[in-house]
Amino acid sequence: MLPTPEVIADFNRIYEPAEDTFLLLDCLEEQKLFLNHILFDCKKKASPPLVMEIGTGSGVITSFIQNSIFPNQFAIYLTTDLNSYACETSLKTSELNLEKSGISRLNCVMDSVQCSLTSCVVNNSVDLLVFNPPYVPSANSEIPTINGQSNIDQDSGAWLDMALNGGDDGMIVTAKLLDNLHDILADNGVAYILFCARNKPDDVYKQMKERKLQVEKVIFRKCGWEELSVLRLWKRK
Ligand SMILES: C[S@@+](CC[C@H](N)C(=O)[O-])C[C@H]1O[C@@H](n2cnc3c(N)ncnc32)[C@H](O)[C@@H]1O
Repeated sequence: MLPTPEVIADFNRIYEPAEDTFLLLDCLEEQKLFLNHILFDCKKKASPPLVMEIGTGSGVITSFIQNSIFPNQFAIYLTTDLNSYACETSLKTSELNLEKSGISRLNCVMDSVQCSLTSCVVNNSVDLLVFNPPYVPSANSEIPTINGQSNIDQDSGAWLDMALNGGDDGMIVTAKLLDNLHDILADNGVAYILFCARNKPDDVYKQMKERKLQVEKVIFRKCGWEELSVLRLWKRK
C-alpha cells in the first residue's frame, strides 16, 4: 500500500481527508500502471503532461500523485478550489511531502488557482483530471462562486457547504464539469470523478458514453450508509 501524504492544516477551514478522499487514493494506486502508460509511454507531445485536481481541499490527492504515482516523471500540476485557503494548503502539502520523501522538486512544477472547476485552463489541455466534488444532495441549487467567498469566515460554515453541498441529486457542480469534460481533456486525457449512489452514477455512465468518452467504473466501496464509486472517463485516441 502506498503511503498517504501528511497534511498539516486547519481543518476548521478546509475539508479534512475522509473516506471519499481515501477511495480516490486507492483508485489511483490501482490505476498507476495505466496512468504511467497513457501519460508517459504513449504521449507524443513535446510538452510534459498537465495533471489537474479540481476542488483540492488539503491537496492530499495531488501530493499522492506526485509522490507515489509519478515519483520519477516530470509533470505540471495545477490545483483549483473556490476556497483560497485550500489553494494555499495544497501548495504547502505538496512541498512538505516532496521534502519528506526526498523526491526532487525538479520532477514537478505546481501552482494553484482560486477559481471554479477548470475555468483557468484552455480546452484540450488536461492529461489527468481528478475531482472529489461536493456530492451531497442539498436544498441549495446554486453553484457557489468565488464572489464574496475569498475570505470565508471560518465560523460561518460556508467553506463546509462549498465542500459538501451538491444541490439536486448532489450533481449541480459535477454536471457542470461533465458538460465541459470532453473539451477540456487533451487527446488521450483521462478523468477520475467520485460519485455517491444518489448522484446516479449509472445514468452518468450512459450519458458520458454518448459524449465520445470511454467510461468505466473503476472502484466501488460501501462506507457506512454511503455507496461511493469512481468513474474513469477517457478521451481515448
Ligand atoms: C469533498 S471536498 C474534497 C477535498 C479534497 N479534494 C479531498 O478529496 O479531500 C470538495 C472540494 O471542492 C471545492 N469546490 C466546491 N465547488 C467547487 C468549484 N465549483 N470549483 C472548484 N472547487 C470547488 C470545495 O471547496 C472543497 O474543497
